[in-house]
Amino acid sequence: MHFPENVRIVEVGVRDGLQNEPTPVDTATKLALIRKLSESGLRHIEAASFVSPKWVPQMADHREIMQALAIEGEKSVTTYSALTPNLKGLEAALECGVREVAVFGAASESFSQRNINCSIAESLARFAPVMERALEAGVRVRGYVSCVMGCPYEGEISPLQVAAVARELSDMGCYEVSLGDTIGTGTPLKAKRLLEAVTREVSVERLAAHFHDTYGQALTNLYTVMEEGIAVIDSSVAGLGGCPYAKGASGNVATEDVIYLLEGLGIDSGVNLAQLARTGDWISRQLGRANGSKVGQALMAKY
Ligand SMILES: CC(C)(COP(=O)([O-])OP(=O)([O-])OC[C@H]1O[C@@H](n2cnc3c(N)ncnc32)[C@H](O)[C@@H]1OP(=O)([O-])[O-])[C@@H](O)C(=O)NCCC(=O)NCCSC(=O)C[C@@](C)(O)CC(=O)[O-]
Repeated sequence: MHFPENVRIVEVGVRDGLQNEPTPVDTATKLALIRKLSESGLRHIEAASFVSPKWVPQMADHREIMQALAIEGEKSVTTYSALTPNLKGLEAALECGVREVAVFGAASESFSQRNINCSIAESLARFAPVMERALEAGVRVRGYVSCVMGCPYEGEISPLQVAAVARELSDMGCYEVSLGDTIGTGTPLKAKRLLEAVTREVSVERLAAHFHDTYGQALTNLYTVMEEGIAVIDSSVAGLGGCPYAKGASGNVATEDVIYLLEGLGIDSGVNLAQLARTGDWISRQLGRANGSKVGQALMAKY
């Protein structure tokens, strides 16, 4: 077994998590959460989404969030990134001083239509000028591919289709492509086959795993892909979230659960698990929802 020595966590709870909360979460609570996550040692936090507030009202305060974080400027040890689906979103994000953005595509035509109102080909054509403008402004761009192990509308998705979209994003200039198991239907065998196909097009060092835990398989799938060389994991504190365009999808794998797994494997992530567990407990209370992290629940029962 060959696991990576270090794993970088991309904390997506504030964006992927909160975008799906039924009740509005105020900007001050989001900023307090972001600070606590950063203090626990997380060094990459996806903090906002410059999408249409009509489509995703929970992300309507993207400007306030990113402006508040930009005040930290170059001194910040934490990267705060934001989703930008088009040039309009990117320009707004640049005005707020972002240093990193992400474009998000899908391996499923139906999901692409429901999520961003265009086909896969149209989305890639839209991302090209976003990429060009971002790189010109010295801003790094990450890419997402949704539905890599299943689609809520089409069911099975071919790993070859995922590989083709990942390759396009990578060739366009994304420094990293994150593979989203949007509805959490992946299993270890599917994850292995997925990576076999995708790594023929994009090297494993430039891939990240973004697994939702709807079917309780996310940790097992992460273990499998780490064996194949994946060293970047997207996760969500307290397992917050879901996707507004994937009915029934539960949150991302909980960051606390991932850190516990990594510690058990002797892999360094730089995150203080006890502090993170307190943050997961805090935000769950703020939202009046159950803590979606098993590790978080277990640790908080002891504290
Ligand atoms: C992409 C659009 C905007 C296209 O939406 P559209 O309707 O096709 O766009 P449009 O260009 O025709 O514009 C329509 C309206 O939206 C406005 N608009 C246009 N662009 C923006 C923008 N950037 N920011 C703010 N407003 C914008 C624009 O100004 C206009 O406003 P109106 O004239 O009607 O008042 C829309 O479909 C959208 O916002 N979708 C949101 C999708 C989303 O946020 N999904 C969740 C995130 S993806 C995800 O969770 C998956 C991931 C990444 O986590 C990985 C995984 O788990 O799989």
